[in-house]
Amino acid sequence: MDIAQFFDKEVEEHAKLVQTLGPAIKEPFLRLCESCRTSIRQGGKILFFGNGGSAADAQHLATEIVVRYKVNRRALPAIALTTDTSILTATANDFSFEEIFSRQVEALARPGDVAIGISTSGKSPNVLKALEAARAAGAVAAGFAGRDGGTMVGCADPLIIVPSSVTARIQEMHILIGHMLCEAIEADFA
Ligand SMILES: O=C(CO)[C@@H](O)[C@H](O)[C@H](O)[C@H](O)COP(=O)(O)O
Ligand SMILES: [Zn+2]
Repeated sequence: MDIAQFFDKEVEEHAKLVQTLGPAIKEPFLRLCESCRTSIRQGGKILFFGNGGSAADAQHLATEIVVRYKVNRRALPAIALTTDTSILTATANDFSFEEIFSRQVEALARPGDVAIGISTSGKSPNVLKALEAARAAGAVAAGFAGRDGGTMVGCADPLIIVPSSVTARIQEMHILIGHMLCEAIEADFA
C-alpha cells in the first residue's frame, strides 16, 4: 500500500464531500441539535444505534455526551443500544435480529427522547424497526444515513444523508457530523 497515495485519495474524496455536505445537511443538522438540546433540558435522553462501524460510532457519540467532548461539565444523558450482549443475544435468539434495537427502544424510550439511527446504506432492518419504535414511543426518530438515504428517507426526521457510495467515507463523515453535534450540545450545558 502506498500511504501517500491513500491519503491523497482520502483527502480528495473528503474535500469533494465537504464542499456540498455543509449546505445539504444544514437544515436537518440544526433541527437535530435543537431536538437534542430541548430533550436534555426537559429531562430526556439520546439513544444511538447502528451496525458494525456504525455501532462503534453509536458508542463513540454516546460516550462523548455522557462523559465529555471538549469541555468538563455535568454528565448528560445518552445511551448506545449496541453494547449489552445479553440483551442483544437474547433478543436475536428469542425473537429476531431485526428487533435487537427496537426491543430496547420499546423498553427505554419516552416521549421527548431523541433516537438516532446510524446506517450507511439507510436500509438495515434493525435500525429501521428501532426508528419505528421510537416514533411509537413519542420520541424523535432521527438518522444518519449514506448513499441516497435508503429506506430511512421517510422513516427518520431529521435525516442527515452523506451522499457517498463508499461506506468508509460515509462513516468518516458521520463521525465528523457527530462531533459537531456533541460540540453543539455541550455548548448548551458548559
Ligand atoms: O464498518 C464497516 C465498513 O466500513 C462495516 O462493519 C459496516 O458497518 C457493516 O457492514 C454494517 O453491517 C453495514 O450496515 P449499514 O451501515 O448499511 O446499516
Ligand atoms: Zn470523538
